[in-house]
Amino acid sequence: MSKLVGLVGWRGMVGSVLMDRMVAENDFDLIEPLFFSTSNAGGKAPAMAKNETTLQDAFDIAQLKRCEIIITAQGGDYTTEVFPKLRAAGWNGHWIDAASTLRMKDDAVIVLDPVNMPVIKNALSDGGRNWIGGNCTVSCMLMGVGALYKAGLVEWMSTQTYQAASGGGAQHMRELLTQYGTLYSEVKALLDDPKSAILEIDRQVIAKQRSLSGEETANFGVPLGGSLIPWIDKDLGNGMSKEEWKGMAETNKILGQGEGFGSPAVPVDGFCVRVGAMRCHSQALTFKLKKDVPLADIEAMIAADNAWVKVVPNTREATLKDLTPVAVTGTMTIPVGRLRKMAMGPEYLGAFTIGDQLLWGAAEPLRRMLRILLDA
Ligand SMILES: NC(=O)C1=CN([C@@H]2O[C@H](COP(=O)(O)OP(=O)(O)OC[C@H]3O[C@@H](n4cnc5c(N)ncnc54)[C@H](OP(=O)(O)O)[C@@H]3O)[C@@H](O)[C@H]2O)C=CC1
Ligand SMILES: N[C@@H](CC(=O)OP(=O)(O)O)C(=O)O
Repeated sequence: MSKLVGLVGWRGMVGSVLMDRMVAENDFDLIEPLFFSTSNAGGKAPAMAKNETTLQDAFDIAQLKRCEIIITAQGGDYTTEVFPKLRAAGWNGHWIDAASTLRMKDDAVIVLDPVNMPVIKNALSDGGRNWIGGNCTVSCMLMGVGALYKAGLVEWMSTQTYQAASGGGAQHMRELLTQYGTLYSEVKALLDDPKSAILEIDRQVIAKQRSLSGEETANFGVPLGGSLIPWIDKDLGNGMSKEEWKGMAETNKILGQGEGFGSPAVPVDGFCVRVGAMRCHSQALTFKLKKDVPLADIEAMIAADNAWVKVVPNTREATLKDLTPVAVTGTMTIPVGRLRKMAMGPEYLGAFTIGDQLLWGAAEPLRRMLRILLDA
């Protein structure tokens, strides 16, 4: 008989992408889904439902306890409230979660199986039950350049990110587009006149950006359209944003190294920046390698690492064609380009990579973990 799998957060942005991927990969053929809701218990479950066609209350511990596996993309507040109660009630099932709440707990594995299948398998054989999706920037980065870590080549890495509005959630994407629309409307008449002065257009745009209403910047706090925000997530009080902290903490935990694993952590640090892209996170990476490896060998190593990574030749033409958020959005491809040795010396490698933060950055590692559990 198919395992009963609870699905929480399935109609949110991450959850919807997850459902699409599960349908595309025929995951529902292998499970008996039980759909939950925090807002519409008793309502009709979506079309993928089989025998259980009524939405269950996502806070009902007795209903949740029926599931052998629960996948949630409902968010951190939900996890904080429900997960401890469920475990306290004696539930021993597998919890697969998109939220960051449990990621750094000792009994949780950050799942990204094309990169850390051995870590997942070890935890499974040790009785692991908590499987958490990684930070989107970290997951997309490791899908691209994980080969260099697996080969033990990385002495340190510095990241400069260009993160999309979707990382903040659906309302942030709407806000970005609204801002672009407002700015365009402001200067449309001047834009339509080819003889108008660009500096006058610029003056009117900046005046509008600086006077956007609180409603128009409610989610980001300041304008993002035509600007950028070099701070993502909480202020840790030591000059670092929480998003920047995750870079080193999660990269090492995914790889099963550093604190708690009895091996040194690879230093990872840099700046995380929100830009006006919709749903792809991009990042420029600088590596200090432990030795001078020929560029062709590095390219071959990266290209052979997994089925989704794609090395983009370091030319202007290939970069414009394949290495932009517009090219990558909605695809599973993780392009890695701009690969070149840097002026600092032959051990210094530069790279640029992009990933759809709702696919590899959020939904895909979860459904793949479900498959691993179903196959176990
Ligand atoms: N956004 C991202 O990029 C990433 C998010 N995550 C994690 O995933 C969690 C969920 O994120 P995200 O999917 O963006 O959150 P959403 O706000 O899109 O969805 C979360 C929940 O909100 C409820 N909801 C209320 N109104 C609506 C509506 N109009 N449309 C859809 N759902 C609605 C739904 O719960 P219900 O059906 O019960 O009412 C839904 O499951 C995050 O909190 C985070 O922990 C992880 C990685 C990346
Ligand atoms: N913080 C990410 C999105 C996200 O949800 O990250 P996390 O899962 O680590 O909280 C961003 O804003 O782009």
